[in-house]
Amino acid sequence: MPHRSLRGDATRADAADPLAAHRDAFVGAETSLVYFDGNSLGRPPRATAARLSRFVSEEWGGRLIRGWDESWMDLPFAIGDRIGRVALCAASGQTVIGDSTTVLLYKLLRAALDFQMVADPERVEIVVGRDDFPTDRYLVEGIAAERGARLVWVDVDTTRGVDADLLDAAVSRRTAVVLLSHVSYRSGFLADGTELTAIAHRAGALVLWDLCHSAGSVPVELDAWGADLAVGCTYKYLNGGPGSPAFAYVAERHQGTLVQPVQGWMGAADVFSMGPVYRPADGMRRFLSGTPPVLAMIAMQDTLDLLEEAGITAVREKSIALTEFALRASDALLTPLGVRLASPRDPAERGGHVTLSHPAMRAVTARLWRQDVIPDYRDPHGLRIGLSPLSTSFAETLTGLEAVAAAVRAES
Ligand SMILES: Cc1ncc(COP(=O)(O)O)c(C=O)c1O
Ligand SMILES: Nc1c(O)cccc1C(=O)C[C@H](N)C(=O)O
Repeated sequence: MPHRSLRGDATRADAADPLAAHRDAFVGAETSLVYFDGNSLGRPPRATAARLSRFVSEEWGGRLIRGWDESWMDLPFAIGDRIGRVALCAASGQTVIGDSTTVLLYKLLRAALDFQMVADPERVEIVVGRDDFPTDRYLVEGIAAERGARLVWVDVDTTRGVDADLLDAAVSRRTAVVLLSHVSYRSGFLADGTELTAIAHRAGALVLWDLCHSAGSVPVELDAWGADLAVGCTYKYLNGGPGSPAFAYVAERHQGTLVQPVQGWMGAADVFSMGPVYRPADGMRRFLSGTPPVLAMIAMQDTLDLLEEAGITAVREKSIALTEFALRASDALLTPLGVRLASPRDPAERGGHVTLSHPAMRAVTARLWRQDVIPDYRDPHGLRIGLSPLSTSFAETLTGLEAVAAAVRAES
Protein backbone atom coordinates (compact mmCIF):
# COMPACT_ATOMS: atom_id res chain seq x y z
CA MET A 1 0.00 0.00 0.00
CA PRO A 2 2.52 2.71 -1.07
CA HIS A 3 -0.18 5.37 -1.00
CA ARG A 4 -1.18 4.83 2.61
CA SER A 5 2.41 4.72 3.85
CA LEU A 6 3.08 8.00 2.03
CA ARG A 7 0.21 9.67 3.92
CA GLY A 8 1.54 8.34 7.23
CA ASP A 9 5.03 9.52 6.35
CA ALA A 10 3.74 12.98 5.41
CA THR A 11 1.92 13.28 8.75
CA ARG A 12 5.02 12.16 10.66
CA ALA A 13 7.31 14.48 8.67
CA ASP A 14 5.04 17.47 9.43
CA ALA A 15 4.93 16.53 13.12
CA ALA A 16 8.74 16.35 13.26
CA ASP A 17 9.37 19.45 11.10
CA PRO A 18 11.10 22.20 13.14
CA LEU A 19 9.82 24.81 10.66
CA ALA A 20 6.19 23.58 10.68
CA ALA A 21 4.93 26.47 12.80
CA HIS A 22 6.17 28.99 10.22
CA ARG A 23 3.51 27.80 7.78
CA ASP A 24 0.84 29.50 9.89
CA ALA A 25 2.63 32.80 9.36
CA PHE A 26 1.33 32.86 5.76
CA VAL A 27 -2.06 33.93 4.41
CA GLY A 28 -4.01 31.01 2.99
CA ALA A 29 -2.11 28.24 4.79
CA GLU A 30 -5.35 27.37 6.60
CA THR A 31 -7.24 26.62 3.36
CA SER A 32 -7.25 23.38 1.36
CA LEU A 33 -5.62 25.05 -1.67
CA VAL A 34 -2.33 23.38 -2.66
CA TYR A 35 0.29 25.95 -3.59
CA PHE A 36 3.17 24.66 -5.73
CA ASP A 37 4.14 28.05 -7.19
CA GLY A 38 5.97 29.88 -4.41
CA ASN A 39 8.96 29.84 -6.77
CA SER A 40 7.04 32.25 -9.04
CA LEU A 41 5.14 34.27 -6.45
CA GLY A 42 5.47 33.52 -2.74
CA ARG A 43 2.44 33.62 -0.43
CA PRO A 44 1.96 36.83 1.60
CA PRO A 45 3.03 36.67 5.27
CA ARG A 46 0.12 37.49 7.59
CA ALA A 47 2.19 40.24 9.24
CA THR A 48 2.47 42.10 5.94
CA ALA A 49 -1.05 43.58 5.91
CA ALA A 50 -0.42 45.36 9.21
CA ARG A 51 3.09 46.42 8.12
CA LEU A 52 1.76 47.98 4.91
CA SER A 53 -1.15 49.64 6.67
CA ARG A 54 1.18 51.07 9.33
CA PHE A 55 3.48 52.37 6.63
CA VAL A 56 0.63 54.16 4.85
CA SER A 57 -0.85 55.76 7.96
CA GLU A 58 2.25 56.50 10.01
CA GLU A 59 5.18 56.89 7.62
CA TRP A 60 3.74 57.97 4.25
CA GLY A 61 0.69 59.68 5.80
CA GLY A 62 2.46 61.01 8.89
CA ARG A 63 5.92 61.92 7.76
CA LEU A 64 5.12 62.81 4.12
CA ILE A 65 8.16 64.16 2.24
CA ARG A 66 10.22 64.13 5.45
CA GLY A 67 10.20 60.32 5.20
CA TRP A 68 12.93 60.45 2.54
CA ASP A 69 15.46 62.07 4.85
CA GLU A 70 14.35 60.16 7.92
CA SER A 71 14.57 56.63 6.50
CA TRP A 72 13.42 55.96 2.93
CA MET A 73 16.63 57.05 1.19
CA ASP A 74 18.48 54.49 3.26
CA LEU A 75 15.94 51.68 2.89
CA PRO A 76 17.36 50.12 -0.35
CA PHE A 77 20.71 49.72 1.44
CA ALA A 78 19.29 48.65 4.82
CA ILE A 79 17.07 45.94 3.30
CA GLY A 80 19.80 45.01 0.81
CA ASP A 81 22.25 44.45 3.65
CA ARG A 82 19.67 42.31 5.44
CA ILE A 83 19.17 40.12 2.37
CA GLY A 84 22.97 39.92 2.09
CA ARG A 85 23.27 38.78 5.70
CA VAL A 86 20.29 36.43 5.88
CA ALA A 87 20.28 34.86 2.42
CA LEU A 88 23.54 35.56 0.53
CA CYS A 89 26.38 35.39 3.08
CA ALA A 90 27.46 38.80 1.81
CA ALA A 91 29.14 41.35 4.05
CA SER A 92 27.34 44.67 4.36
CA GLY A 93 27.73 47.44 1.81
CA GLN A 94 27.48 45.14 -1.22
CA THR A 95 23.75 44.52 -1.72
CA VAL A 96 21.04 47.00 -2.65
CA ILE A 97 17.37 46.85 -3.60
CA GLY A 98 16.87 48.45 -6.98
CA ASP A 99 14.78 48.00 -10.10
CA SER A 100 13.31 44.80 -11.55
CA THR A 101 15.60 41.79 -11.99
CA THR A 102 15.62 42.42 -15.73
CA VAL A 103 16.75 46.03 -15.39
CA LEU A 104 19.40 45.23 -12.76
CA LEU A 105 20.76 42.39 -14.91
CA TYR A 106 21.06 44.85 -17.78
CA LYS A 107 22.82 47.45 -15.66
CA LEU A 108 25.35 45.05 -14.15
CA LEU A 109 26.02 43.12 -17.36
CA ARG A 110 26.66 46.33 -19.27
CA ALA A 111 28.88 47.68 -16.48
CA ALA A 112 30.94 44.47 -16.40
CA LEU A 113 31.21 44.15 -20.19
CA ASP A 114 32.21 47.80 -20.67
CA PHE A 115 34.88 47.48 -17.98
CA GLN A 116 36.33 44.32 -19.51
CA MET A 117 36.29 45.60 -23.10
CA VAL A 118 38.12 48.79 -22.12
CA ALA A 119 40.73 46.85 -20.12
CA ASP A 120 41.29 44.34 -22.94
CA PRO A 121 39.69 44.96 -26.38
CA GLU A 122 39.94 41.23 -27.16
CA ARG A 123 37.62 40.30 -24.32
CA VAL A 124 34.38 40.59 -26.25
CA GLU A 125 32.48 37.41 -25.40
CA ILE A 126 29.52 36.90 -23.09
CA VAL A 127 28.91 33.30 -22.04
CA VAL A 128 25.31 32.33 -21.25
CA GLY A 129 23.23 29.15 -21.06
CA ARG A 130 21.00 28.40 -24.06
CA ASP A 131 18.30 27.21 -21.63
CA ASP A 132 18.49 30.14 -19.20
CA PHE A 133 15.42 32.22 -18.31
CA PRO A 134 14.21 34.27 -21.31
CA THR A 135 15.01 37.67 -19.84
CA ASP A 136 18.67 36.64 -19.37
CA ARG A 137 18.95 35.41 -22.97
CA TYR A 138 17.15 38.38 -24.48
CA LEU A 139 19.26 40.84 -22.48
CA VAL A 140 22.59 39.42 -23.61
CA GLU A 141 21.39 39.50 -27.21
CA GLY A 142 20.49 43.16 -26.87
CA ILE A 143 23.71 44.08 -25.08
CA ALA A 144 25.84 42.18 -27.59
CA ALA A 145 24.19 44.11 -30.43
CA GLU A 146 24.60 47.41 -28.57
CA ARG A 147 28.30 46.93 -27.72
CA GLY A 148 29.56 44.78 -30.61
CA ALA A 149 30.14 41.83 -28.24
CA ARG A 150 29.84 38.15 -29.20
CA LEU A 151 27.63 35.56 -27.53
CA VAL A 152 28.84 32.10 -26.60
CA TRP A 153 25.82 29.90 -25.95
CA VAL A 154 26.26 26.93 -23.63
CA ASP A 155 24.02 24.09 -24.80
CA VAL A 156 22.27 22.43 -21.91
CA ASP A 157 20.05 19.41 -21.44
CA THR A 158 16.62 20.75 -20.31
CA THR A 159 16.74 18.48 -17.25
CA ARG A 160 19.94 20.12 -15.96
CA GLY A 161 21.79 23.47 -16.18
CA VAL A 162 25.25 24.88 -16.86
CA ASP A 163 27.74 22.72 -14.93
CA ALA A 164 31.52 22.82 -14.49
CA ASP A 165 32.40 20.77 -17.59
CA LEU A 166 30.14 22.80 -19.87
CA LEU A 167 31.42 26.11 -18.51
CA ASP A 168 35.04 25.01 -18.72
CA ALA A 169 34.58 24.26 -22.41
CA ALA A 170 32.88 27.61 -23.10
CA VAL A 171 35.25 30.14 -21.49
CA SER A 172 38.51 31.37 -22.96
CA ARG A 173 40.80 34.38 -22.84
CA ARG A 174 38.18 36.18 -24.97
CA THR A 175 35.47 35.83 -22.29
CA ALA A 176 34.48 39.13 -20.71
CA VAL A 177 31.45 38.11 -18.62
CA VAL A 178 29.73 34.87 -17.69
CA LEU A 179 26.02 35.05 -16.81
CA LEU A 180 24.97 32.01 -14.76
CA SER A 181 21.75 30.80 -13.15
CA HIS A 182 22.40 29.37 -9.70
CA VAL A 183 19.14 27.38 -9.77
CA SER A 184 17.72 26.70 -13.23
CA TYR A 185 14.17 28.03 -13.60
CA ARG A 186 13.18 25.00 -15.66
CA SER A 187 14.86 21.95 -14.12
CA GLY A 188 15.78 23.21 -10.65
CA PHE A 189 19.45 22.21 -11.32
CA LEU A 190 21.65 23.74 -8.59
CA ALA A 191 25.02 24.96 -9.85
CA ASP A 192 28.19 24.86 -7.73
CA GLY A 193 28.86 28.52 -6.98
CA THR A 194 32.45 28.05 -5.82
CA GLU A 195 33.50 25.84 -8.71
CA LEU A 196 31.85 27.80 -11.51
CA THR A 197 33.08 31.14 -10.21
CA ALA A 198 36.63 29.74 -10.08
CA ILE A 199 36.38 28.44 -13.67
CA ALA A 200 35.27 31.86 -14.94
CA HIS A 201 38.00 33.62 -12.96
CA ARG A 202 40.72 31.31 -14.25
CA ALA A 203 39.76 32.52 -17.75
CA GLY A 204 39.92 36.16 -16.57
CA ALA A 205 36.14 36.67 -16.83
CA LEU A 206 33.74 38.35 -14.41
CA VAL A 207 30.75 36.34 -13.17
CA LEU A 208 27.18 37.61 -12.78
CA TRP A 209 24.93 35.19 -10.89
CA ASP A 210 21.15 35.13 -11.42
CA LEU A 211 19.87 34.12 -7.96
CA CYS A 212 16.12 34.40 -8.66
CA HIS A 213 15.37 30.78 -7.75
CA SER A 214 17.96 30.58 -4.96
CA ALA A 215 17.53 33.55 -2.62
CA GLY A 216 15.69 32.40 0.50
CA SER A 217 15.63 28.75 -0.55
CA VAL A 218 19.20 27.47 -0.89
CA PRO A 219 22.34 28.77 0.81
CA VAL A 220 24.25 31.28 -1.30
CA GLU A 221 27.73 32.34 -0.25
CA LEU A 222 28.67 35.17 -2.58
CA ASP A 223 31.70 36.42 -0.64
CA ALA A 224 33.10 32.91 -0.13
CA TRP A 225 32.55 32.00 -3.79
CA GLY A 226 34.50 35.12 -4.79
CA ALA A 227 31.50 36.17 -6.92
CA ASP A 228 31.73 39.47 -8.73
CA LEU A 229 28.08 40.36 -9.29
CA ALA A 230 24.62 38.96 -8.58
CA VAL A 231 20.97 39.82 -9.06
CA GLY A 232 17.86 38.12 -7.71
CA CYS A 233 14.08 38.34 -7.35
CA THR A 234 12.37 39.13 -4.06
CA TYR A 235 8.82 38.04 -4.95
CA LYS A 236 9.56 34.29 -4.91
CA TYR A 237 11.08 32.81 -1.73
CA LEU A 238 11.37 36.26 -0.11
CA ASN A 239 7.59 36.85 -0.45
CA GLY A 240 7.92 40.54 -1.38
CA GLY A 241 4.67 40.53 -3.40
CA PRO A 242 3.91 40.80 -7.13
CA GLY A 243 6.56 42.91 -8.84
CA SER A 244 8.56 43.66 -5.69
CA PRO A 245 11.96 45.08 -6.69
CA ALA A 246 15.06 42.90 -7.11
CA PHE A 247 18.38 43.04 -5.27
CA ALA A 248 21.82 43.59 -6.78
CA TYR A 249 25.16 42.53 -5.30
CA VAL A 250 28.47 44.04 -6.39
CA ALA A 251 31.62 42.79 -4.64
CA GLU A 252 33.28 45.65 -2.81
CA ARG A 253 36.44 45.37 -4.93
CA HIS A 254 34.47 46.32 -8.07
CA GLN A 255 32.40 49.16 -6.70
CA GLY A 256 34.92 51.88 -7.49
CA THR A 257 35.50 50.79 -11.08
CA LEU A 258 32.21 49.54 -12.53
CA VAL A 259 29.90 52.21 -13.94
CA GLN A 260 26.36 51.22 -14.90
CA PRO A 261 24.70 52.78 -17.94
CA VAL A 262 21.39 54.12 -16.56
CA GLN A 263 22.80 57.34 -15.12
CA GLY A 264 19.94 58.71 -13.07
CA TRP A 265 20.08 61.28 -10.31
CA MET A 266 19.68 58.73 -7.47
CA GLY A 267 22.97 57.14 -8.46
CA ALA A 268 24.86 60.41 -8.55
CA ALA A 269 27.50 61.39 -6.01
CA ASP A 270 25.44 64.13 -4.37
CA VAL A 271 21.77 63.53 -5.10
CA PHE A 272 20.37 66.87 -3.98
CA SER A 273 23.16 69.09 -5.32
CA MET A 274 21.52 68.52 -8.72
CA GLY A 275 24.78 69.43 -10.42
CA PRO A 276 25.41 69.98 -14.15
CA VAL A 277 26.99 66.57 -14.90
CA TYR A 278 26.60 63.00 -13.69
CA ARG A 279 29.31 61.81 -11.34
CA PRO A 280 28.66 58.27 -9.98
CA ALA A 281 28.32 57.96 -6.21
CA ASP A 282 30.78 55.86 -4.25
CA GLY A 283 29.71 52.40 -3.13
CA MET A 284 26.42 50.73 -4.00
CA ARG A 285 24.47 53.95 -4.54
CA ARG A 286 25.93 54.24 -8.06
CA PHE A 287 23.94 51.17 -9.09
CA LEU A 288 20.64 52.97 -8.42
CA SER A 289 19.05 55.13 -11.10
CA GLY A 290 15.71 56.68 -10.14
CA THR A 291 13.57 57.04 -7.03
CA PRO A 292 13.59 53.77 -5.04
CA PRO A 293 10.23 51.88 -5.03
CA VAL A 294 9.81 52.20 -1.26
CA LEU A 295 6.24 50.90 -0.97
CA ALA A 296 7.17 47.83 -3.01
CA MET A 297 10.12 46.90 -0.77
CA ILE A 298 8.23 46.98 2.53
CA ALA A 299 6.65 43.51 2.45
CA MET A 300 9.78 41.39 2.02
CA GLN A 301 10.93 42.40 5.52
CA ASP A 302 8.42 39.99 7.07
CA THR A 303 9.99 36.99 5.37
CA LEU A 304 13.46 38.28 6.23
CA ASP A 305 12.31 38.20 9.88
CA LEU A 306 11.19 34.57 9.47
CA LEU A 307 14.35 33.56 7.61
CA GLU A 308 16.53 35.18 10.23
CA GLU A 309 14.73 33.24 12.95
CA ALA A 310 14.82 29.91 11.08
CA GLY A 311 18.29 30.22 9.53
CA ILE A 312 19.07 29.34 5.91
CA THR A 313 20.63 25.99 6.93
CA ALA A 314 17.33 24.76 8.42
CA VAL A 315 15.49 26.15 5.39
CA ARG A 316 17.73 24.13 3.05
CA GLU A 317 17.27 20.99 5.17
CA LYS A 318 13.50 21.32 4.91
CA SER A 319 13.75 22.11 1.19
CA ILE A 320 15.72 18.90 0.56
CA ALA A 321 13.30 16.88 2.70
CA LEU A 322 10.34 18.30 0.75
CA THR A 323 11.82 17.64 -2.69
CA GLU A 324 12.98 14.15 -1.62
CA PHE A 325 9.46 13.39 -0.39
CA ALA A 326 7.97 14.78 -3.62
CA LEU A 327 10.23 12.49 -5.66
CA ARG A 328 9.25 9.47 -3.56
CA ALA A 329 5.58 10.28 -4.02
CA SER A 330 6.09 10.89 -7.72
CA ASP A 331 7.95 7.58 -8.15
CA ALA A 332 5.04 5.78 -6.49
CA LEU A 333 2.10 7.65 -7.99
CA LEU A 334 3.26 9.14 -11.29
CA THR A 335 6.06 7.02 -12.75
CA PRO A 336 3.57 4.16 -13.41
CA LEU A 337 1.53 6.69 -15.47
CA GLY A 338 4.50 7.50 -17.71
CA VAL A 339 5.61 10.70 -15.91
CA ARG A 340 9.39 11.34 -16.02
CA LEU A 341 11.56 13.33 -13.65
CA ALA A 342 13.05 16.37 -15.46
CA SER A 343 15.17 17.55 -12.50
CA PRO A 344 18.37 16.15 -10.96
CA ARG A 345 17.78 13.15 -8.70
CA ASP A 346 20.77 13.98 -6.50
CA PRO A 347 19.60 16.52 -3.88
CA ALA A 348 23.04 18.15 -3.90
CA GLU A 349 22.30 19.18 -7.50
CA ARG A 350 18.71 20.27 -6.93
CA GLY A 351 17.21 23.54 -5.68
CA GLY A 352 13.71 24.13 -4.28
CA HIS A 353 11.54 22.90 -7.14
CA VAL A 354 11.16 19.72 -9.17
CA THR A 355 9.88 19.36 -12.69
CA LEU A 356 7.82 16.39 -13.82
CA SER A 357 7.45 15.69 -17.51
CA HIS A 358 4.58 14.10 -19.45
CA PRO A 359 3.04 15.02 -22.83
CA ALA A 360 -0.27 15.91 -21.13
CA MET A 361 1.18 18.37 -18.58
CA ARG A 362 -0.18 21.56 -20.21
CA ALA A 363 -3.76 20.25 -19.96
CA VAL A 364 -2.99 18.74 -16.54
CA THR A 365 -1.92 22.16 -15.24
CA ALA A 366 -5.12 23.83 -16.46
CA ARG A 367 -7.23 21.09 -14.85
CA LEU A 368 -5.32 21.39 -11.54
CA TRP A 369 -5.74 25.18 -11.39
CA ARG A 370 -9.53 24.72 -11.69
CA GLN A 371 -9.29 22.45 -8.62
CA ASP A 372 -7.21 24.89 -6.53
CA VAL A 373 -4.00 22.91 -6.99
CA ILE A 374 -1.48 25.44 -8.31
CA PRO A 375 1.76 24.26 -9.95
CA ASP A 376 2.98 25.88 -13.18
CA TYR A 377 3.76 24.63 -16.63
CA ARG A 378 6.99 25.17 -18.58
CA ASP A 379 7.78 23.75 -22.00
CA PRO A 380 8.59 21.07 -22.95
CA HIS A 381 5.84 19.13 -21.10
CA GLY A 382 7.07 20.22 -17.65
CA LEU A 383 4.92 20.53 -14.54
CA ARG A 384 6.93 22.59 -12.04
CA ILE A 385 6.36 21.79 -8.37
CA GLY A 386 7.70 24.68 -6.28
CA LEU A 387 8.08 23.78 -2.60
CA SER A 388 8.61 26.81 -0.34
CA PRO A 389 10.32 25.59 2.83
CA LEU A 390 8.64 28.11 5.13
CA SER A 391 5.08 27.73 3.85
CA THR A 392 4.70 24.26 2.25
CA SER A 393 3.85 21.18 4.31
CA PHE A 394 4.52 17.52 3.53
CA ALA A 395 0.77 16.77 3.66
CA GLU A 396 0.09 19.57 1.16
CA THR A 397 2.83 18.15 -1.09
CA LEU A 398 1.25 14.68 -1.07
CA THR A 399 -2.30 16.01 -1.60
CA GLY A 400 -1.02 17.97 -4.60
CA LEU A 401 0.80 15.01 -6.13
CA GLU A 402 -2.26 12.79 -5.66
CA ALA A 403 -4.23 15.43 -7.58
CA VAL A 404 -1.54 15.45 -10.30
CA ALA A 405 -1.89 11.67 -10.64
CA ALA A 406 -5.68 11.94 -11.03
CA ALA A 407 -5.29 14.75 -13.57
CA VAL A 408 -2.69 12.81 -15.63
CA ARG A 409 -5.09 9.85 -15.70
CA ALA A 410 -7.95 12.09 -16.81
CA GLU A 411 -5.93 13.84 -19.54
CA SER A 412 -4.09 10.78 -20.96
C1 LIG B 1 15.83 33.08 -13.40
C2 LIG B 1 15.03 34.34 -13.60
N1 LIG B 1 15.66 35.44 -14.05
C3 LIG B 1 14.99 36.59 -14.25
C4 LIG B 1 13.63 36.70 -14.01
C5 LIG B 1 12.95 37.99 -14.41
O1 LIG B 1 12.59 38.79 -13.40
P1 LIG B 1 11.73 40.13 -13.59
O2 LIG B 1 10.54 39.78 -14.43
O3 LIG B 1 11.34 40.43 -12.19
O4 LIG B 1 12.57 41.16 -14.20
C6 LIG B 1 12.94 35.59 -13.47
C7 LIG B 1 11.50 35.59 -13.13
O5 LIG B 1 10.64 36.19 -13.65
C8 LIG B 1 13.67 34.38 -13.30
O6 LIG B 1 13.06 33.27 -12.86
N1 LIG C 1 7.79 37.12 -12.75
C1 LIG C 1 6.64 36.54 -13.16
C2 LIG C 1 5.54 37.35 -13.53
O1 LIG C 1 5.68 38.69 -13.50
C3 LIG C 1 4.36 36.73 -13.97
C4 LIG C 1 4.26 35.35 -13.96
C5 LIG C 1 5.33 34.55 -13.60
C6 LIG C 1 6.51 35.16 -13.22
C7 LIG C 1 7.69 34.38 -12.87
O2 LIG C 1 8.25 34.65 -11.84
C8 LIG C 1 8.20 33.38 -13.74
C9 LIG C 1 9.34 32.70 -13.07
N2 LIG C 1 10.47 33.58 -12.87
C10 LIG C 1 9.79 31.43 -13.72
O3 LIG C 1 10.76 30.86 -13.27
O4 LIG C 1 9.18 30.95 -14.65
